[in-house]
Amino acid sequence: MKTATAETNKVSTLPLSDEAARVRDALIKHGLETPMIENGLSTEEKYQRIKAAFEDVVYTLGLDINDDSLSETPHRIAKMYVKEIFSGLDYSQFPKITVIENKMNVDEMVKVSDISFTSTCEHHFVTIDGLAKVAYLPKNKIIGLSKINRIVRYFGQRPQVQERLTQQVLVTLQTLLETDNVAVSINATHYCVKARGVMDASSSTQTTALGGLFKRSDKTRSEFLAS
Ligand SMILES: Nc1nc2c(ncn2[C@@H]2O[C@H](COP(=O)(O)OP(=O)(O)OP(=O)(O)O)[C@@H](O)[C@H]2O)c(=O)[nH]1
Ligand SMILES: [Zn+2]
Repeated sequence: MKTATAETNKVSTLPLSDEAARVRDALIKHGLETPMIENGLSTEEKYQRIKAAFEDVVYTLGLDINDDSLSETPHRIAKMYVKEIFSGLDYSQFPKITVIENKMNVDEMVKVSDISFTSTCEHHFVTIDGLAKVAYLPKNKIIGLSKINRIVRYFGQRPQVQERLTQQVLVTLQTLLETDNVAVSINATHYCVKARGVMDASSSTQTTALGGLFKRSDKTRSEFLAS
């Protein structure tokens, strides 16, 4: 069975950026932080504990851990949790943000649609598959477009409920852009609804978080929600 190397599990080596620290503080202030505890475990320790736990799951299900297809599954899951699908629990992984001064005085809506992302439902630890739409009315700052997609994906890389994910993206952009005038809408399929439980293959869930003028002005809200 594969054992961890310093290389495979190197995740939390970057110092926290100023943006990441400001976003974390804003989420805490708004009561929107993911419920996390500081357990003092290093990335390597997290990997080792998750791997050991999944060896137990494989054994408990009565599967043969020595089979060549299964033997590395605990390693794969531990690596996937720590480095991939839950890497957004680590603020050192917050994307590098490029914000520029709004010297061109853009004051019309900037809207990014069809941002594809996946996340993981925190109730069942199965996939959420969604599209996000994000808009803002520029004030003093303009953000690099791809950074909006990266922010959605960063918060997707956590155990989530869709409502919190939507709000986290809203407050993050409000913090970075220094304006309340931000809107976020997410449409997603939850595999805990589709592939188990109620087994509904066609329903999807829409959540919306509106700030500033997007909430107060019918016209601005309609322009955002229109397409
Ligand atoms: N509001 C909200 N609920 C979610 C989200 N993801 C999953 N859920 C729901 O969380 C609920 C958990 O309900 P429980 O009754 O504790 O769990 P369960 O017995 O597995 O429920 P079923 O899914 O109905 O089989 C379910 O209704 C899920 O559909 C989400 O992002 N937002
Ligand atoms: Zn679920």
